[in-house]
Amino acid sequence: MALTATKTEAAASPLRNFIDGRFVASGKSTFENRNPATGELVNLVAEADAAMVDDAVKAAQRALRGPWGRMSEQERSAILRKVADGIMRRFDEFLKAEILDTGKPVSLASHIDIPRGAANFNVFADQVLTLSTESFRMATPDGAGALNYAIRVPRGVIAVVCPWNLPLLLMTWKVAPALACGNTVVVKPSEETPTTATLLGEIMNEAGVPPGVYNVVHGFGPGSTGEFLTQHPGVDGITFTGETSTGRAIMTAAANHVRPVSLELGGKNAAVVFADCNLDKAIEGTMRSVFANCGQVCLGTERVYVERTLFDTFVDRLKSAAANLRMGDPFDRATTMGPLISQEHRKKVLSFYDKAKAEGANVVLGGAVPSLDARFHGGSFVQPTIWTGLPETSSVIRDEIFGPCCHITPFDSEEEAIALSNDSPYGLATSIWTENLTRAHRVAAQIEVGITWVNSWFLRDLRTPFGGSKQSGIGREGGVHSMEFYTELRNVCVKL
Ligand SMILES: NC(=O)C1=CN([C@@H]2O[C@H](COP(=O)(O)OP(=O)(O)OC[C@H]3O[C@@H](n4cnc5c(N)ncnc54)[C@H](O)[C@@H]3O)[C@@H](O)[C@H]2O)C=CC1
Ligand SMILES: O=C(O)/C=C/C=C(\O)C(=O)O
Repeated sequence: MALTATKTEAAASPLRNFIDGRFVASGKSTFENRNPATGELVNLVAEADAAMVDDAVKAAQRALRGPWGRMSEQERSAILRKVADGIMRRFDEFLKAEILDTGKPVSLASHIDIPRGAANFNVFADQVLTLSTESFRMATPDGAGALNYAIRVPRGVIAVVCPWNLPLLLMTWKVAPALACGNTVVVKPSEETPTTATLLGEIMNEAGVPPGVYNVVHGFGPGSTGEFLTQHPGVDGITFTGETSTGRAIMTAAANHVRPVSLELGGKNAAVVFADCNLDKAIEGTMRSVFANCGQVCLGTERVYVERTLFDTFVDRLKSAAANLRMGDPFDRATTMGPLISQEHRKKVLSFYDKAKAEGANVVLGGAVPSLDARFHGGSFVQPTIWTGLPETSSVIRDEIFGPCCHITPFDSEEEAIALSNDSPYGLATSIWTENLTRAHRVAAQIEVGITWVNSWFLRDLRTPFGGSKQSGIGREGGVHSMEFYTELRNVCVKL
């Protein structure tokens, strides 16, 4: 597979919006999508203006009244399975597009991103067929009684606003259940990663998804496509994954027309490593949770708390493992860490690397830009980085960095480990490493997060509730919880 888009591919741009089953360019400007590994142009992207966003929302509204709105769950489920098959059939195209947009290593994208894109459709194609509602028989004064039963209806047009870290995975995580429930969607992919959402438009057409059911509009956030979409009065619900401050802006937009929101936001996740853990497994899991996707996973670990008796050994072992990460060509199967998403994000991460030094951190590993060969000089690589020795008030321990780095702090008791983990405005995920399962259950119940893993990380059963506590989000997605968000319950009371 090629490292860059070919000249022909880049010239085939601009990447178009997908509205009402057709690819449409915009009357407005285009913006550049660059390969984070090299800085080279991947494609130009047609930015949707307010009128195009309006077209997309209106197409989605019309589609609700068309064949899609009349289909049975079985018919929709069968179509979603074809979408999943379509992604798998064109696996290599999705893989290449995702790698060019994100710079993530082929080993990761081929193992996680693209298969999960397809799995999301299969899981919700199943889920919709087993969805139940409640019913209550009630007494009435005449003795005949009445029967209440609930029915589920689609919410309508769902705005799906996506981040750049797991573009296809996170977009389909929302689109699949929304469509399974009979909604239509307008997707706003991140401006950094526009390609796979667009390619999915082709799959939707091939699978027989009616025009207007799946729409994609490209652009930025404030003052651009994201804001036009989330402010649009024709949108009936908004689902978003991304930064907490953006979540606040989206909630405000949703309040304008009183629409429900599902928000999956930032994190500052802790790992808690007890001295009785299986050290090999704890190191392997912590390596993934800190460095996978170059640390750009909302579930990733940026704070590691290690029981003092194990502290020095753990720090040494993590350092040795991280020093072996191999940066470079994302298309090379031997590459284990890619670049950050952009130069702008690299500036942000490097500013934290500088802050850590200024605050007096012991830099165990990294802390700078790696020297790679000339092909990657335009890329956004940073070194995997480990710190110790900072107080808990330090900004690198408080703020979400979203880079390949962590701070390791020793603790002396279970109570202290729990208190340290919970001392954060965020509450997304944690991982606990111990061979004492009684302790694991006890600690898990006290950690204030939406998702706790014991002796694992990112082990995902797509039926389970997924989402954050505190400032890490509102609502849960996954399994029946997605179906709750993407449907409205209506009660019917029948007097017998
Ligand atoms: N999953 C997560 O928790 C993620 C967290 N981040 C964090 O967020 C930081 C910024 O990354 P961004 O991509 O800029 O995240 P972001 O939250 O600003 O953007 C995510 C999506 O929201 C859109 N958006 C931004 N402002 C909007 C608005 N006012 N109204 C409607 N849509 C809007 C963007 O265009 C993009 O599609 C990163 O440095 C990282 O720390 C980024 C990506 C994912
Ligand atoms: O749904 C998943 O398995 C993964 C979710 C990851 C994020 O939400 C993220 O990194 O933003």
